[in-house]
Amino acid sequence: MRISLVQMDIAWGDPKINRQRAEDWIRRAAEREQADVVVLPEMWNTGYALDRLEDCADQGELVEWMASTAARYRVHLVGGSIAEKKANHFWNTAYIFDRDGKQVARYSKVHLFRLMDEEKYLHAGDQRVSFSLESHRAGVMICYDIRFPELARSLALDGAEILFVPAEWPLPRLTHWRLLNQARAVENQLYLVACNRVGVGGRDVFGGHSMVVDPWGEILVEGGEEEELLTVEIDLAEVARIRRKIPVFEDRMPDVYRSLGRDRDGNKES
Ligand SMILES: O=C(O)CCC(=O)C(=O)O
Repeated sequence: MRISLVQMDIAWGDPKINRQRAEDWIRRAAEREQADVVVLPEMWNTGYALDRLEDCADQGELVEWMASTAARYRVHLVGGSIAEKKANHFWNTAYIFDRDGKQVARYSKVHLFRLMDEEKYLHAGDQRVSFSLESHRAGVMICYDIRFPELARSLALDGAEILFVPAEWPLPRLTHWRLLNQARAVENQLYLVACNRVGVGGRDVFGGHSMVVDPWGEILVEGGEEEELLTVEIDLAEVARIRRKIPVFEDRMPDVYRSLGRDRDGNKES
């Protein structure tokens, strides 16, 4: 499976420009890189222009455009996430389409990132989402979600062999980004495909370093801090091989993890 990550810059609050940029990258990924799967970053339609969402959040048009673009270029499109307005609220939502342009998943970010005021403007999703990708199972998380091992683990337990992570991860916490992506891949023995943006948005500089990590924790490809298209071929048979070698999923002790902790006085928490 050939995967292309679109490590793009994002124009602040300007979906029209961003859509044109995204299309250019998707075309290149499909035609030049022969990608099977193309991945976009988080909130690629608007960036973090949260105080302008009333003017620029998607109301369905971009979802249709992603569907027709996936079909036109015959790629699976992990359409990063977009800022959207639905049911009178704003959401940070990932959409995924197959090669025929059929929508196969929709995931709204569950963990909103307070350091960037997301909780002031956005509604949080309340469900994890996995989907089928050719004959495999895949999951999706968005940016800050990678700090929550429980979410990645539950997707792995749902059968995910590959996790997609669209992101707008700031440069100052690049060390966390690299560590967390590798940790989620190693502990769950799956491919982690993380697509970050680059450039400046508001007060933040975004770090790039999009990457694909294999189930052994090796970084197969990693971007720099400029715009680029990263393409890599992955072999999903590796997932089963690694899981046979170190049978983490068979060795789990869920009863122990479920047992209650103790409070500060040493009493069992109820
Ligand atoms: O967790 C972090 O440090 C970055 C998270 C973030 O930027 C986001 O979720 O948009």
